Order: sequence, then structure tokens, then C-alpha cells
Amino acid sequence: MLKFEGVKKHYKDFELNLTMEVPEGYVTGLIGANGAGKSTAFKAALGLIRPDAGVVKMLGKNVEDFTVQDKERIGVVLADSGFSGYLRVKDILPMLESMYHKFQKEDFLEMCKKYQLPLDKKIKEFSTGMKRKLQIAAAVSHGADVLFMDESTAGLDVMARDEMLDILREYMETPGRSILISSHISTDLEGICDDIYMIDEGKILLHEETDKLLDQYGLLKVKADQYEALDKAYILAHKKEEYGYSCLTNERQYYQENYPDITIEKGKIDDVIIMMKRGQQE
Ligand SMILES: Nc1ncnc2c1ncn2[C@@H]1O[C@H](COP(=O)(O)OP(=O)(O)OP(=O)(O)O)[C@@H](O)[C@H]1O
Repeated sequence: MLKFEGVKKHYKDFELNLTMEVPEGYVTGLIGANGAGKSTAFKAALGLIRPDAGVVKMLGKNVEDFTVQDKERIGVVLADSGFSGYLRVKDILPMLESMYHKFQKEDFLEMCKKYQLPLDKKIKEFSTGMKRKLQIAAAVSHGADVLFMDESTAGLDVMARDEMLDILREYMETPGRSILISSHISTDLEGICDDIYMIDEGKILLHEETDKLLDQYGLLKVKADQYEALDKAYILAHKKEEYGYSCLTNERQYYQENYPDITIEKGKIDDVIIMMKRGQQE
């Protein structure tokens, strides 16, 4: 559905070097700190910047060859963009109708009603959550096959985030669709993503299915002598701590069964990120 093949982009103090895939029917998450390269990746996929090397392929085509019709098959929600604050929802309706052949006006209006987005209030008077919901409603109302959501949970309260996830789940009910969603907050993504890529300083640190990350990853807390004796076959990284070492594993059960005396915590995505970034990889 969407593939980044060796995509490189160099800025003064930064280099993106990205290979990743968003398969059809998948919600794929891109997690990384501020400045990790998430927006640069999105811009490359949307043809807003030209990579120095590599290609982005989407819907079976190089994105550089995308036509206006191809672009209609994409929905986009970017954190720092949106509709002009001086417009009302009723003003943007004809714009959306003329931009997208497949704009589903009824669905869009229904979403506005469900998420309490008034049609005749200026958008600049909307709250952050309302603006974001409006962006999402517009992005999912023209039959797009791929949805890009860059930092779209930023600034949303728990309710608004939950409503946003509902819209995305509903969007994914139609077969053949995919979403690429980014955030610097892992808990925002773990409830919706099938698959997670962790990005740091422009490179992918780890790619894993969300279920596997949550069910099978773990953090071992061991003393120095326990560490020496440990079978490291399923240890991905270790980090020196006051008490000895913390070790990241992708086979928690193996260590639970074979080392009953060792303290093993369930994997949290943030722990995995910290270990992959700050720990020493095996
Ligand atoms: N047009 C540009 N010119 C120079 N440097 C840039 C440009 N765009 C991005 N960068 C740099 O590239 C790096 C990655 O930025 P990017 O916006 O992709 O990160 P991000 O992961 O989206 O971060 P955030 O969560 O803060 O949005 C940063 O160091 C940024 O300063």
C-alpha cells in the first residue's frame, strides 16, 4: 500500500534514512521524539519534499508520478495545518465538494453532528479538539484509501482522543484501507496500531507488531552476577543500572520459565524505546 524504500533526506544537522512499509488493512504507527524525523517522512510520502535518494511507493506507483486523481485517494491530517479560522464549516463544504469527486457530504455532515461541530461558527472559535476532529472528518469523507495523520493526537484531551480513535476505527471498517499515524506519545498509538515503527535521529530503531510488543517484550532486572550467567539469546539490549543491569527481551516467557528468580516486568512501549535508544544493543 505504502512503502518507503531507502528514503534519504539530508538537512544541516539531520539525516533521514527510512525503509518502512504500511500494508493494506493495517494501521501503522511511527513513534519518535520531537525532531526524530516523523514529519520529514510524511512530507516525503506526500511529495512535499523531494528525497535525496530512495523512493516512496504508494498505491502501486512512485509518489513523484502522482496525478491529481491519485492524490484524491489520500487523506491527510497534519498537526500544523488546517482550515482558515475565518471560514465556517458551511463555507468549507463547497470547497471539499469541488476538490474531491468522491466527497461524501452526508457522511461528513453526520460526523459534524455526532462530534458537535457547528456549521455556522467560525473555525477560529473552535477548540483544539474541535479543529482536529474537523480535519479528520474532512480527511475521511472523500473515500481515501490511505490516511496520513501526523501528530494528530497532540493537544487533545482524553475524550477527544477517544472520539478520534473511533473515527479511525470506523474508517478502517472498509476493506483495502490503511493508516500511517505518528506521535511522540506511545500510549496514544498502542490502542489503534497493528504495527509500530520507532524512529530516532532519522533511523528506525525497532519495528514490531503492537500485540507482540505488549505481550512478549519485557524488562529483566538483574544483578551483575545474574547478568553474567544469563542466556542472552533473546536479549535485545542492556543498560547499566545501580542494582546491576536492565535487559530488554522480546521473549519474556522464556526468561520467566527458565529464570524464576529474576524480576521481569511487562514491556511498555516507552521502556522499549528507552532501552533501544540508551541501552547497549547485544
Ligand atoms: N526544511 C528544513 N530545513 C532544515 N532542517 C529541517 C527542515 N525540516 C526539518 N528539519 C530538521 O529535521 C529534523 C527532523 O524534523 P521533523 O520535523 O521531521 O521531526 P519530527 O519527528 O516530526 O518532530 P516533531 O515531533 O517535533 O514534529 C529536525 O532536526 C529539524 O530541525
